[in-house]
Amino acid sequence: MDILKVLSRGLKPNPQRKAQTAGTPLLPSSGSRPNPQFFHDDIGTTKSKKRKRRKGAQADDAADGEDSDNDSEVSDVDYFNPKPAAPAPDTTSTVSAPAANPEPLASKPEASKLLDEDECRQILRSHRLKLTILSRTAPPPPAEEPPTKRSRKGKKVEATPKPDPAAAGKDDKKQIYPQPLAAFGALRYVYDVHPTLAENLTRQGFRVPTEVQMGALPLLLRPQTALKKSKDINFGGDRGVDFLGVAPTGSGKTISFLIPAIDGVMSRRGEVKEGEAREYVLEAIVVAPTRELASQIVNEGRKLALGTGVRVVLMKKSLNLVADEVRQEGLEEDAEGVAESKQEDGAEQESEEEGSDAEKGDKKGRSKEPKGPARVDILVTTPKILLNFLTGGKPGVKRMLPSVRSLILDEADVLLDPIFRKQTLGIWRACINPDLSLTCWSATMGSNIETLITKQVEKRAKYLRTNPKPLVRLVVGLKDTAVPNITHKLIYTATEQGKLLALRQLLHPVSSADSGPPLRPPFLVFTQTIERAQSLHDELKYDIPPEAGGSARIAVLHSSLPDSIRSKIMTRFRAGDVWVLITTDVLARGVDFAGVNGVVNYDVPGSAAAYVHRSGRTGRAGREGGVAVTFYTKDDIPFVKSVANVIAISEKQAGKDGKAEGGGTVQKWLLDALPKVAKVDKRKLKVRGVESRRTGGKASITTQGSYERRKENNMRGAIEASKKKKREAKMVKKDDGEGDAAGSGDDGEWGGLDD
Ligand SMILES: Nc1ncnc2c1ncn2[C@@H]1O[C@H](COP(=O)(O)OP(=O)(O)OP(=O)(O)O)[C@@H](O)[C@H]1O
Repeated sequence: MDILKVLSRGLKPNPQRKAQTAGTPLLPSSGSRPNPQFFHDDIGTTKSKKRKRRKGAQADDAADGEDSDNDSEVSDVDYFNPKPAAPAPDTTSTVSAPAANPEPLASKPEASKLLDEDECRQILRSHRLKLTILSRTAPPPPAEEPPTKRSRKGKKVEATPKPDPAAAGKDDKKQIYPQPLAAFGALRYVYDVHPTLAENLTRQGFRVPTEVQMGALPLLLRPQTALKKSKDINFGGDRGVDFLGVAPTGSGKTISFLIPAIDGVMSRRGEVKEGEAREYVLEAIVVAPTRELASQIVNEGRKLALGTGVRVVLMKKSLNLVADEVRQEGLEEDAEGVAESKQEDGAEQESEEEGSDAEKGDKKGRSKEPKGPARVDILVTTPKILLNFLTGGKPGVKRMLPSVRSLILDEADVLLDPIFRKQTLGIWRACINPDLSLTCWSATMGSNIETLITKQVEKRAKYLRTNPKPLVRLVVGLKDTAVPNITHKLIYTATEQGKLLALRQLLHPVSSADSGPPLRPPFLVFTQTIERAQSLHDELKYDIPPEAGGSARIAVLHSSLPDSIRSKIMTRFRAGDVWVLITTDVLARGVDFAGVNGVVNYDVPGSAAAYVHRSGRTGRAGREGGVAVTFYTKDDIPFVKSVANVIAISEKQAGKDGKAEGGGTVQKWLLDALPKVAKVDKRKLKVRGVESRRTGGKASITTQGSYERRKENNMRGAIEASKKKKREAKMVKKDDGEGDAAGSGDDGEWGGLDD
């Protein structure tokens, strides 16, 4: 069986599905699985060209794959896609095709074939996967002679030399070529993953592993097998590796860490039999910066762990984890971490709120004392709530988690940024098991964060008097600051008011010549601060007419809102009830709404990484056709360069740069003309955003004073409610057979803004 064929499975579009779904908006969390792979260069070329997806395939993809069930949930009055609608020129809703008859997973003999190192090298290259050892300790020498197969080219293969202490530190960027995961079938047949876990993966419709899954899963599941045909056979031994995975947004990193975590629990617990009493030992902790992301990971984990008996649990204040209590020096440092979470918004705000939730609980008369030991195998948490548990026992005593063997940092660059660093390191320190594996994941990873991780791994090993595990870095795409599969637009407006107008034009169903086609719902709008998100919501709340769902179609989500409201809004957005979600950076990372068609950066993001993560909320799992629109005014000019650079790199990767037909979004002259920003200003922008939007007139977005806005919104709310009442009354009449069948009222198409 040709391995290339295995790797390019499931790419065929399905014309039937296209016909079913053309022109219908997507639900944010719907959609069949597209071909999730970003890259597939010709094998054999040294300098790789990006695999270009067929144009036709893209169009097919656009219409493909949405479940007809989901379609029925979309409102009859479709404001953004009024009926009868010509099939949209779909730059937006692209879901690439899972084959009508998806190819089966690789069969046993085919899946269990191990590739030799050359083949591994070629495939890894073809998918732009680069695996490098970062730790400064050279791998130990092989315990046995390397397999003879390595000399198939007739070259004499020498055993890996013993590490030279003097050379330690020089061998820190060695590239390795482990087995790539050719097909999910190999999980079961080669990597010995429990059949239930493998079946759960299939049941979710996953057919082809994404690049990050190809590169990470073998090494994380069974390093010895993954490196069996490699010179590095004994590297890592059976203790496994520490791991740093850098892969594009929406490329399936969650599964890449959840499968090994669940597998880890199952292998140690042995065969799980129906009805058998299970032992719950906290084995893995996943840390994520926001509760939205943490809840999402729990959901994903539970889907994968269905029927396995593995319990994936979201951390709560009342959860009583099994921990060792240790009197320890250095507690102040962690306590400091708890206090140090005063940030303006976004992920950082999480910690404060957890405190307030707890207080709310206490006021309701719930016991402050945690109850009975929690039955948890895999814990998913935001940093502060877990650190509170670790430091919140008796004074001077810290809780340790010796049973934890896997610590997973999702969005590791944020978790190890100064904002969260002390909290995250506090958790890491509490995981005292000498066999602990650390895995860190993000679409963006600065070299400073990599260095920090490397040093911490070594420091920790010294402290615990163990040998550090090899730290392996996997980079997918070779550039970590790109979102290549979506369209990027940069729109300049002279004033803040101009931005509002431009956004309204994007929202408006009738496209104007200069704004291009309107964005198709659902989409996300990002602002710099909570105040701006709230006031933008107040401003736009009634822009969608009652006939199309009215104010319920636009929502705002930020970290000042209570938990319950946040989760309700997430549910409504996922269900397709909310079409436009205005938010802050709290939703910029990790959150997966598969069908989001666009992202609007109403305020310029604070860094290149923030742009990557925000834009990456569209174009998930390789879907093409997502759009990221970024507005900027003259206040933003000093900061646009980093965004423009990401756009230029993304377009270059997609073959759409300035030299290509039609040119790119960012012309070279513009890039050259944009001013360079000093490091200190970059840092300030990252933490505070554009200063002029924090206070004074520009802090909120409004065309009126707040009193007038309130008055007007009250009035519009009343009108909307009365129209709704009338419509409902009419429906009742119709149902009773008394109404006019032709329906002469205001149902149907929308006639314009209700000013
Ligand atoms: N092999 C696969 N085939 C198809 N879809 C997949 C596959 N693996 C993951 N997905 C889907 O891709 C989407 C994105 O996955 P995930 O949220 O894990 O991305 P991510 O890499 O963590 O992104 P981010 O960096 O934004 O957090 C999810 O909807 C997931 O179900």
